[in-house]
Amino acid sequence: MTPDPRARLRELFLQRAVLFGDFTLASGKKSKYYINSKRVLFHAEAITLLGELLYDATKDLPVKAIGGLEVGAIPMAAAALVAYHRAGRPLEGFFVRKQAKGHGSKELVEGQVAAGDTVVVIDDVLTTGGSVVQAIDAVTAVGAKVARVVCICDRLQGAGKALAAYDYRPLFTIRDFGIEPEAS
Ligand SMILES: O=P(O)(O)OC[C@H]1O[C@H](OP(=O)(O)OP(=O)(O)O)[C@H](O)[C@@H]1O
Ligand SMILES: O=C(O)c1cc(=O)[nH]c(=O)[nH]1
Repeated sequence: MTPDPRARLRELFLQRAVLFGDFTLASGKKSKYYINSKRVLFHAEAITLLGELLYDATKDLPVKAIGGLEVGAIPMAAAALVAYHRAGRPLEGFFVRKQAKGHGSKELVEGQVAAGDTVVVIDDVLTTGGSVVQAIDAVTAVGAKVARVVCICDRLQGAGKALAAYDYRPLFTIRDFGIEPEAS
């Protein structure tokens, strides 16, 4: 067991994922920094630590399923599923497609989420919160109840306000990576 999983995960983000340059974000905003979480989500130690942290951040809830918008939420949900299983607790995983497929069963929400289920919605990096709200809307439309929203890093550019109605818990904010937030 890693003595301080959060501290070690922070170190891995700093080593692998925090980039500086000129970037365009999902919202269309421009930024001088970018957290490429995929460089951490596909790292064996990091994804294991993240699973433990997601378990700790949600274990108090009667959670039935965990997931969020593709792509970032997919490995995150898988990590949480492994951590829950190791802890002897059942959990379903799901992900929300940005667009439903035009073939197959044409689901927007993939996985097992049903009306009345208590779910946790996750995402990797939040800027405006628009993407996570898209995932919340999709599972709410199925009839699930969103008990908590957890992200890895909040860039502090509006997501907190967009999620004011939810129990929202970022594992880190951009300041934990030594960066002052840009204007929202
Ligand atoms: O809070 P917002 O302003 O909505 O921005 C954050 C979103 O942007 C990124 O996803 P991106 O669209 O780059 O997709 P990907 O996960 O498919 O790479 C990130 O994974 C969040 O989902
Ligand atoms: O807003 C985004 O699109 C965004 C910002 C960021 O730092 N990292 C990321 O994956 N997406």
